Amino acid sequence: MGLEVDPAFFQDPEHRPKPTIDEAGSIPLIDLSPLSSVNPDDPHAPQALVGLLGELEAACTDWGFFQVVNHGVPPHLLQRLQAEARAFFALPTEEKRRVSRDAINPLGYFDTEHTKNVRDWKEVFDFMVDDEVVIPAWGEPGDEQAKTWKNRWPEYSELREAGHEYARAVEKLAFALLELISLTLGVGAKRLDGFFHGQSRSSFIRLNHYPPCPAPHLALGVGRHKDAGALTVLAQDDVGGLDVRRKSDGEWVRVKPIPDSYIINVGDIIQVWSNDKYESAEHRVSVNSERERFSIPFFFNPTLSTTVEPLEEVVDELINPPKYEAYNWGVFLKTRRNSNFRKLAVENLQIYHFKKNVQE
Ligand SMILES: O=C(O)CCC(=O)C(=O)O
Ligand SMILES: [Fe+2]
Repeated sequence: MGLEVDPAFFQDPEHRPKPTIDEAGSIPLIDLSPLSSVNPDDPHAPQALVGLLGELEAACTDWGFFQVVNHGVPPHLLQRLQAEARAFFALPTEEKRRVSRDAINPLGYFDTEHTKNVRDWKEVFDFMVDDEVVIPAWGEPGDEQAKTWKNRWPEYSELREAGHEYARAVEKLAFALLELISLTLGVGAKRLDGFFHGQSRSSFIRLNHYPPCPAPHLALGVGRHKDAGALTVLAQDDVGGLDVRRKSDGEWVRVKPIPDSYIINVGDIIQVWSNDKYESAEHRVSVNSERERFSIPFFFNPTLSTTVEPLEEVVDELINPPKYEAYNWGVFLKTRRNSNFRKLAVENLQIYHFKKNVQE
């Protein structure tokens, strides 16, 4: 088994998934129903939400990952996008390649992504929340002019409408979570909202399709990685395969599919804003030989002009000095996206490249 699979998909032995991965002791489950009964603009809201905030703070500290139910995203919007995603990936490869990502515009279809230089067993379709996004010039040689990234939609389908409608609904949930997480950091609920509004918004949605894999012990659907943005709001189907690295002991645990739930994870940007109070957790996707799997992450990202740095209210020069240098999110994302396009001899840009040399 596995001989028919291109070795470009093979993980190094230490990164291959074990035949069975525990679902017990996995990520916390949080009920968001208090959100619908409390008006967040009410000055007494933080008190009414105190139980929920405690659960969120513990989940973000201990795991960087959790599942939510009673989240308020209308299920039919996700179901519609899931149906469109299935229909798209069922098209002949030549059709899908008509909307392929290329070196200039990283949006659309892609089936040769590498994570840490090993090929992922998946195909994806990416679109931004806005159909056109201006990417400012960075001023480096070869990058003197602004570019536009454009969503590429297949002509025949309702994917565009379903995608935008879903994006609006899931973004509301992302803002609600951002506001709650801000409260747990001891800053105002709206402290971070401004980073997500305005020109060049960069949140995007990825449709993931993991076909059955004849060598699930050698390959991964997505290799181990951390998400670079602020928050990820992920819908998975009932197949399962998302593995999260448990902070307490470094073991991989499988996230159990729960109907009508979302999986939320803190990305690198919240790690930096919180000055490492919350850490972006490593995760990966295992595949199986019997069933295909679909998932839809919403990557909630600030605008491209955002300077990311530890929040001044969180740091303290004496007891909690800033652990990161400021960096520009647009430059970071563009560098990442360009390098994702091809297999690299060197490692991708990571937040620890901005880590300051401070004593813990
Ligand atoms: O498919 C999944 O469950 C997770 C995918 C993922 O981690 C990603 O696309 O960044
Ligand atoms: Fe991820």
